Amino acid sequence: MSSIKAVAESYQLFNPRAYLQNNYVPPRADFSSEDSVMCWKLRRLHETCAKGEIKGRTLVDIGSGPTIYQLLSAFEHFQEVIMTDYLEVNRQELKMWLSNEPGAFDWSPYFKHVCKLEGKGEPWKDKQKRLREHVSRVIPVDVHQPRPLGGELLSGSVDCLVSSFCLEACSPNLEAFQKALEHVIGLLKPKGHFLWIGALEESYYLAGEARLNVVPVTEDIVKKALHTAKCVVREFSTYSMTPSMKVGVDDVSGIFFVWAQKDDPK
Ligand SMILES: Nc1ncnc2c1ncn2[C@@H]1O[C@@H](CSCCNC[C@@H]2Cc3ccc([N+](=O)[O-])cc3CN2)[C@@H](O)[C@H]1O
Repeated sequence: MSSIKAVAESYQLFNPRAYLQNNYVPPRADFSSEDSVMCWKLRRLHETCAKGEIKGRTLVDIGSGPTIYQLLSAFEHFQEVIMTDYLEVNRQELKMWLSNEPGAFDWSPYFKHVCKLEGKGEPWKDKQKRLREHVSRVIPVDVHQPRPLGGELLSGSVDCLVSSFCLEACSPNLEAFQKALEHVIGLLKPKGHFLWIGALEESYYLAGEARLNVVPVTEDIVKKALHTAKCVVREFSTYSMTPSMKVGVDDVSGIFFVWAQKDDPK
């Protein structure tokens, strides 16, 4: 029975570069094919944020990993974006990109694709510059702590949370997964928004030398977890991995996308 401590130890071998190569270059990030899982994720985020309901002062990305794609639509509607990850190596990877250092991962195909989705003819470099200006902090997070960001932010002070592929990938079992979700939701204001992307029925994934265990979750488990965490689901959609998306780096069978709002106890 793996514990939270065992999960933390397994992450010491996590290699951000290998992880990026496994998931964020073709075929999983193939912008020439509308069926690619990345096109689906970016379209879901674009269409949900384009409705105009998700806006406010502070957006926090929980478990950013070494990636920024998850913010490309949502960040425009907030004054401040805070990125977070458990591992220093991932926070370093993010800071490299944010300060445009040589050797940082090239997210330009993602900016080009989202600018195309937005259809405003905006030069992608303008959007890239704006995202870099919006991200105020890259800080540690531990979703297994009742206050995942420590003292960095007051509980109940965040307008919107984004989280992609984090909770299921660092929880040893469903009880820890549920608690982690409730810790994260505790950061949100009442009626605050939660944009959540995750893996369905995944039990492991590879990131270089690291082989990380994942707690397999289904659509029903995710919906029940949100209800228990006192969130109202506004949108729930799923993507089934096509054979070309199964590249041997994990056993994920599908992806879920959720737009949820935290209940207002009043
Ligand atoms: N205690 C903790 N609190 C918060 N974050 C923590 C904690 N421990 C580790 N972390 C943090 O959580 C991690 C987040 S990356 C997790 C990756 N999830 C699995 C991977 C993702 C993926 C991506 C794309 C596609 N696709 O088809 O396109 C499929 C899949 C399925 N496999 C990592 O950043 C770690 O640093």
